[in-house]
Amino acid sequence: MSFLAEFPATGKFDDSSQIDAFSFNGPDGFVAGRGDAVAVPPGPAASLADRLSALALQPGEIIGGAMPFDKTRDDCLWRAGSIRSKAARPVASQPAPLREFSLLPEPWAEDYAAQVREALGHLGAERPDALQKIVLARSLLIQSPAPIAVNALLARLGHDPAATAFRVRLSGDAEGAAEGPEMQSRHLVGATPELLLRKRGTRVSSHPLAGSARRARDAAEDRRIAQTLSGSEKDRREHGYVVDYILDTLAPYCTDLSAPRGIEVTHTANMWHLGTEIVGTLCDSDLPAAVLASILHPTPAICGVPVAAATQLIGELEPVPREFYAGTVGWSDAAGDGTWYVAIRCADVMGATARLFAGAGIVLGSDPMSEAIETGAKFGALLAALGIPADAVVAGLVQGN
Ligand SMILES: C=C(O[C@H]1C=CC=C(C(=O)O)[C@@H]1O)C(=O)O
Repeated sequence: MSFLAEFPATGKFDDSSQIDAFSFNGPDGFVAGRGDAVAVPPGPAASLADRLSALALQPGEIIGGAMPFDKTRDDCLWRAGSIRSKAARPVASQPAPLREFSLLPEPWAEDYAAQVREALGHLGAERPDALQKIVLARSLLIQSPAPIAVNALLARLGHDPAATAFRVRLSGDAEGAAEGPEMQSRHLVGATPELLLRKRGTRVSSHPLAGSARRARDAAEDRRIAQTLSGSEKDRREHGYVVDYILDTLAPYCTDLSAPRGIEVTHTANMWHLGTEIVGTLCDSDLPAAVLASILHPTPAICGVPVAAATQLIGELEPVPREFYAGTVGWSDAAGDGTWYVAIRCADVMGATARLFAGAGIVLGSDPMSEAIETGAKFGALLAALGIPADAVVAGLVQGN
């Protein structure tokens, strides 16, 4: 596939020489690590608590970055002076020249649907350890003729008020990025709508999403889609696995924990989702938000139930390793407060290449081709931010496009 797409070339928005190690901009305000960040010694989730306490963060310092989907692998965290504001930063919109991109789905929709069919064959067996839910992902490899300007991409992703636009430097440094395209850093960039864990003092919250439908341009049709999603037994079941998992996992750390409003319908610019706000009070306010997030990860919003069986089948069926997609991204300060998000609706960007990821929860009753369309629609936010039509991947799969 090849598209003519808008993208800024150089100048005001191609500010790769001033790249912070990480930044988050959305409903929770703006948080970034200053440019002179230093890497936290990498390691798996199991060693995170020890590595963080060895850092002895000072007031005004934060750690931030990304933990991978596979929590036995090394994370990518930075220690930095913090830049914070309670309100989200306004984002500029930029006119842009046209550029040509090539798009390669990994795998194509039909092959993804075949993988969903195979996963369905593993679901619902009567054994107690049998798979109940699995989230299967695919990716989309985008090649641009020119290096992708990360900050411009981030600014465009910041236009969805329901999502947190984020950027985490995965390798390289600001000096390297300034030297030229071949030296450009690797970044995870996205606009996630899903809060994994927010901690302030003893207060903790989470806002899992699972159960989705693609939005329509026509307002009446859009409302009808939301109502159908809200009443869908399959989607409520798919969602329930996530809520139960989070309640069960956080309960030992909390004196009270509840989901006061139950399941609600929520949306991003492109998607409807089922969401549930979970709130609680921690027994021990000293537990850093990053450690709590690593305990909670991976939830069935991106992995499955039970975790071990789902992780194994994901490894067998998905052709491209997830690495930091479907991990967690966020920050924690010296007091242990912080906010961590589920790393979805994101792309791994390096030089002129971006790999976008999208997954869908599969439970008994899931329809393979609908899940392929859903993953195609979930690429929409990143595609639009790159200047490619948001429905570029679903067009042709859906009647009427
Ligand atoms: C795994 C993704 O979405 C999760 C979050 C919301 C809804 C989901 C779903 O309906 O399948 C997924 O659980 C993704 O966007 O890559």
